[in-house]
This record gives sequence, C-alpha cells and structure tokens, in this order.
Amino acid sequence: MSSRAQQYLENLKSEKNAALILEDGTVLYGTAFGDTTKDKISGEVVFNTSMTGYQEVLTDPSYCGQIVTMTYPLIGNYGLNAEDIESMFSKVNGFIVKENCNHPSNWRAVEDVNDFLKAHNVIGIAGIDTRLLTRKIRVHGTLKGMITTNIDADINNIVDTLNNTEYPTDQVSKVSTKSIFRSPGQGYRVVLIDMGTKQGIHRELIKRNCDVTVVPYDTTYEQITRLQPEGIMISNGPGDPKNVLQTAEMLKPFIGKIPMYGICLGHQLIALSAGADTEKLKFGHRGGNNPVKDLRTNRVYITSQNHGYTVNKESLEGTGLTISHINLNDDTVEGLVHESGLLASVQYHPEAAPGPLDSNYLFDQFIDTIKTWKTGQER
Ligand SMILES: NC(=O)CC[C@H](N)C(=O)O
Repeated sequence: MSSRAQQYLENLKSEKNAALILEDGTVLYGTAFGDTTKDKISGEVVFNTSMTGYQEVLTDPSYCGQIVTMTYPLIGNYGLNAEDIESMFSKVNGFIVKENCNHPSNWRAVEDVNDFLKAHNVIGIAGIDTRLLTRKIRVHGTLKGMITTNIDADINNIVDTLNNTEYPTDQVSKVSTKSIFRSPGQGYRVVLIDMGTKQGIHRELIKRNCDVTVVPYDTTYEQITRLQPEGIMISNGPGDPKNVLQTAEMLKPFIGKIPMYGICLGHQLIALSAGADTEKLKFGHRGGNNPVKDLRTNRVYITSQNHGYTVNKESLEGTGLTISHINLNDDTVEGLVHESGLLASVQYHPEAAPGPLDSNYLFDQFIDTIKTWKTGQER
C-alpha cells in the first residue's frame, strides 16, 4: 500500500469517534456530528431511500423516536432552507449517513445539516456503510440501535440492553399540538386532528381556502362536534397506530356521517375505528418512489411514503371499507374508501412532492366530497 493510502486510512481511523451498535450485535464505527454532547441515544433504526428530501425527513414528526439512515450516499449538499420544513422541530433520535456535506451549495440554503442537528439536539453519525446497514435491516427487519460517542463502552452490555428494551408508546403525545388553533378561511370548515402533522397537509387545506382548526390527538367527540366541522382530516404521525386507540375510538361515531380523510397514521386509525386491524411491516416503506395503483382507474402514481405499519387486508371484511389503492412492490393496502362515500384514506403522503406532484388531486377529492355532502344536507 502506498504511504498516501496508508495515511488516508490512518486519518479515517483516527476520525472514528462514535459507534452505531445494533441489537443483533453489529458494531459500525463512524464520526459523530450535529449535537455531539449526547453520549448515547437509542431507537428503532429505519432506512429512507429518497435521494433528496433529507430536510423533510428530519422535520417529519412521524419519525419521532427513530434513528433514520439515508441510503443515498451524500447528504446535505443543498443544505437546509427556510421553506421546506414539515414541522418546527426535528423529532428523530439520530441520523445516520455515509457522507455528510459540510459545504452546501444552493441559493435557498440557510444552514448545513451539522448546524441544524446541533440546534435541534440530534446526534448524527457519518462514515457508516449505509448499504451494509440497509441490507441488514432488509433481511432482519428494523433493528433497535444505539449511537454512542463512548466507543470504548461495553458492547455486550449495550446489545443486552437493546434486546430488552421495548419501543416507546407515547410518541404521538410528544408531537401533537397541545392546544387548539385556527387558520381562518372563506371555504369549508375542516378539523385537522394533529397526530404529528406535517405542515404540508395544513398547507394543502389552506390552499383550498379551508377554514382549518387544528386539534390535539386526544380531543373528544363532543369538542370536535362543537366546532361544527364540515370535514375531518386525520394526519400522519409516529409509532404503532394501536398506541392511540383512544383516537380511533373517538372517530367511530363520525364514520359515514361526515366527510373524513385519513393520511398515513390517519388512514390506519380510520381502519381501526371501522373494525379492521393493522400490523407491522418487516422494514416499512420510507422513500420517494413507491409505486401505488389506484384500482378504480388503473393509474399508477409515484408516491412519497414513510410508514412501518399497514392495514391487514383480510381484516377489512365486513367493515364497510374497500381497498382503493395498492402498493405495486408488495401488494399492501395503500388506500381505502368507505361504502358511505364520505370516507377515504391513503397510506402514503399526497401532500408531499418527492419530485412528482401526482397525488395532490386527493385533496381536491376530499373537498368535492364535502361539497356533495353539503349539497345533500341542504336539500
Ligand atoms: N407517516 C405516518 O403517519 C406513519 C404512520 C405510522 N407511524 C407507521 O409507521 O406506520
């Protein structure tokens, strides 16, 4: 080996000041960045295959408590800007990349990933073989992991702890709004149940002139009725939908009575409240190019996704719900419609723009459902 190559390897080794330890005993060494004052954090390690959109991933509350790895090898090259945030705070527990770019170049960039993570108290680890990590997750399913800056820590001890730790169950309460707030508009009155909503959903409703009232996940049926909604939107959010069964229960009396739309966690909650079941996927769908077919038109859409759970197909029988959309990669349920014609939901993110804006039409359909329902009421 040439002395230059040797020097390069030496440098690489000396930069390794953090470790990613997985519950199966795998240890990968890398370089800490972002908030490096955290000496250890743990969570479910998931991968996202988007080539861009790391800012949206970092600010999407659905990732609350998870450690996210990006499969695209260079992250941060266009920085972060003031417009593309999905929420004010980053709720990821940790961020794993192959290479972090500290010198972003983009006319909208206001900061780099390192500074962003620092400001949001999130630790990152760079220099990780994210291809190897992703293959492990694909074979095993998502894994619990820890990022630590104590590289001399007792690995066996950490692996034991990871194996004996349960996933948290309280993520929604951490990201849902604490109080009710309203964005007045001239159009339909929509109540947005905030399970950890992305700003994109709010933005799409406002774009359509809706008068939007955002309410916490634990708002009661009576409180929502008092707001006299003409439509209810249930947002995306983190964790297992069965952690928030109270919201599914609360929604029950609204089914078939008032126009409703569910996105991601909202879709899963609608299914649970109609009597269907949900289950965990092996490693989930997280990325910007998931092909979804609308079974009513046979049209295929390229969708943005971020979920680890799915609605169980067999459990839909007798619930009044039928499948409207299907994932072409693994045949899982991607959309539902209710026999009343008032209720629909999708597992993916119609508000997102992973490149194509294909799925925006679903917001128009929700508004059309409200319009038809209102016309029927006035007759
Ligand atoms: N983005 C979401 O709303 C995700 C829903 C749910 N937390 C899941 O992982 O399946």
